[in-house]
Amino acid sequence: MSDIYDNWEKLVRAVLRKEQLWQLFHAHSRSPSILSESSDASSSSHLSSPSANMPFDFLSSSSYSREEYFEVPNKLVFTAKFTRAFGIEDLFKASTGYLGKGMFGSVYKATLYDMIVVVMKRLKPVNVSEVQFRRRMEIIGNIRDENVVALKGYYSYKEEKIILYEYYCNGSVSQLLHGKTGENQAHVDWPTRLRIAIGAARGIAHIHTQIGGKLVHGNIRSSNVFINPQRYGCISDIGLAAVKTTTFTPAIRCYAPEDENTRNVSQESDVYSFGVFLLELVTRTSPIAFDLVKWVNSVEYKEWNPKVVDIDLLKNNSAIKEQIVKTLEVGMSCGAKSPERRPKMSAVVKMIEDISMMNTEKQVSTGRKISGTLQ
Ligand SMILES: Nc1ncnc2c1ncn2[C@@H]1O[C@H](COP(=O)(O)OP(=O)(O)OP(=O)(O)O)[C@@H](O)[C@H]1O
Repeated sequence: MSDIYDNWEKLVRAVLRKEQLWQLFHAHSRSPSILSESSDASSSSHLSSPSANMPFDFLSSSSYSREEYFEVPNKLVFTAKFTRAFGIEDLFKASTGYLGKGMFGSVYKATLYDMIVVVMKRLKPVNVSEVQFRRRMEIIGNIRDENVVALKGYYSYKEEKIILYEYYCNGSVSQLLHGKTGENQAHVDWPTRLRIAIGAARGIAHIHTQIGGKLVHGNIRSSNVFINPQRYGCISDIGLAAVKTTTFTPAIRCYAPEDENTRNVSQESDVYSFGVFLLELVTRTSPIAFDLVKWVNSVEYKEWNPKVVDIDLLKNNSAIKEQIVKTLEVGMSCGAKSPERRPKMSAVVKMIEDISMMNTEKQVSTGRKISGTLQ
């Protein structure tokens, strides 16, 4: 009898906990990451992984004991506007799917209680002190902008650093542009690309206003741009370049020439990388192992030149040609060799918004709050 009672009590506790979590997240989170995406996720092409739906075994790849992970208080910190709705134990029990590995660490999608979805980035060892790391996370965590992927929280204990981000079920712009080839390649029309560019530019410009106008992104590339629910670009991975010195990967040609050996990132170098991103959007050519600035510079890009424009865009009506030419021009001005000659990010936003207002059959609205769907 007491067994039945115990089981019943456990069940009630579990249901209450689930209900509590649902309410907490529903009340405090903004779309798109949590709650609703667990169902989308199953249909998302970039999420297949042999490790999907299994809790990730942190302990087996760490030098810390279970007690160390769970018993020291305040290691899992939620950022300003994000409610503390789960603990580190819940996170460790969550089912995880491996999303990929970047310069700063490995990334997993974690699903807690079948309804809360977050992205966990497990960082490689950082090069800053604990205090500096926490301060940096607080700064990034305080950024709230529809064009910036929100940092929800972080876990920090000695060498172990895990960052929690909003989850974007449609994958990155890099995956959208280059994920599939041939007949399976995604059709990405011009208004969509312009919205991605406008959103990413706004996000970076916003980042550049933080900490007295000194915050730098440091790693702008299409794999760090996602698409928000309004279908605008949304920038991720802010400020990680400041906590982790990476060996520069010369194979990726999206960093400013002055950064090549030092990775001394600056707002000017962010502008350069954004310029490369614009060129990538127009040409649909990846900057991995290919210098887009050099290539576009080698052709007559100030006139309509189908040689450098993605074939998918050539199918469009002729009215967008001028917008495409102007976008290439903005990309090239951002890609100026000398940092002083590059425009400020706020000016770049204005330039792209002006382009989107040019008279075409399909104008892209530039309102800050856009509720419509893809045109
Ligand atoms: N917030 C997110 N939502 C959905 N997928 C994500 C999110 N953040 C990262 N990913 C995915 O996880 C994988 C690894 O991302 P990560 O940012 O570590 O690497 P990267 O962008 O390829 O390289 P880099 O280290 O230069 O940023 C990528 O496939 C990326 O699309």
